[in-house]
Amino acid sequence: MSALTEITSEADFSSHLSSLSPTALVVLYFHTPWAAPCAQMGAVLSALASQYPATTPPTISFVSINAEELPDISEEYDVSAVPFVVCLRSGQILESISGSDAVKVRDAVERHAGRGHAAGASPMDAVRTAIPPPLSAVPREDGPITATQPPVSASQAPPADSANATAVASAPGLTPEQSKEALFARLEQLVKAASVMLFMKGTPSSPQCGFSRQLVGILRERSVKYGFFNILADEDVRQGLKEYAEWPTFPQLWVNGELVGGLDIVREEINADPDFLNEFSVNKPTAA
Ligand SMILES: N[C@@H](CCC(=O)N[C@@H](CS)C(=O)NCC(=O)O)C(=O)O
Repeated sequence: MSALTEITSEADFSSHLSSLSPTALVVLYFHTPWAAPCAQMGAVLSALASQYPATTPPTISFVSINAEELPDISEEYDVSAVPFVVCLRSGQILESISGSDAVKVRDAVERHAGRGHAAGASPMDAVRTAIPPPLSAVPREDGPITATQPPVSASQAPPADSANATAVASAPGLTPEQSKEALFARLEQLVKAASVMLFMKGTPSSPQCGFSRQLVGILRERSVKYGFFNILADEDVRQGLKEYAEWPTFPQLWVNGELVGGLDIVREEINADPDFLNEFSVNKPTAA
C-alpha cells in the first residue's frame, strides 16, 4: 500500500517528482510539526494513502513537506497556511485545499485519482453536513505560515507501514476539558478519514491481536477498500476512541463516520446481510 513520503530537501523533492511517471497524481501535504490540525491531516492522508496499492511505477504519490523547513517549495505552491494540500499532475496544479477539512481533501484526491463518485448522490453526502467548518487559515503576508489552533506538545514519526501520524492531544496549558475537546475533534476527523476505517491493534500486514487479524481477513475476503489506524501507536487515540465511540474494545469498524462495532458485530451484520460492505469493494464498478 502507498504511504506518505517525507521530503527532506529541495533536491529530494525534485528527484522524487522526476522518479514518477508524468501521469501520476501527486498529493503534496504541507504541514508544520507544531500545528495540531496538521497532526490530524497527517493521519487522514496516511490513512488515505494506505487505500491505494503501491504500484511500479506509482500511479499516485503522497508527499509530506515541512512548510517552514522548505520555504521555497511552499512559496512555489502558494502555501499561505497549514495544513495545505495540493493535487498535482504533470507539474500542473489541479486543486489546492487550505485548512483541515478531511472530507474535502479525500473527495479531491479520489476525484483526481479517478476513483471518485460522480456528482450527485455520494456515500459522503450523509456525513458532509456533520463535518465542522474548515479550519480558518490565516493568510500569510510576509510572515510565517500560520494555523489557528494551539500548538501540540510533541509529534512523532509514524511507523513505516502505519496510518498513524501521532501527536499528543494534550498541549501544555490546556485544561483537561480542552484537551479532551481537541482529542475528540481529532477523532471526529479520523473516523472519517476513509469511507471504511478500521481502528485496529497493529497493521493489516502485521496485526497484533487475533480479533484485529480476523477483521482484516473479513475485509480482505470481501476486497473492501479501507483505511486503518494502529491504535497501539497512539495511546490518546486508543483510550479516547473508547469514550468517543462508547465502545470499549478494538478492533472498531467505522463506515461513513458511523461506528459499526467490533468483530462480533461485523460478523452479525454479514450474517444478516451477505452484501454487507460490498458497496466498498474494489471489485464494484464505479457508478457513472
Ligand atoms: N469480542 C470483541 C473482541 C475485542 C476485544 O475484546 N478486544 C480487547 C482485547 S484485543 C480490547 O481491545 N481491549 C481494550 C484495549 O486493549 O485497549 C469484538 O467483537 O471485537
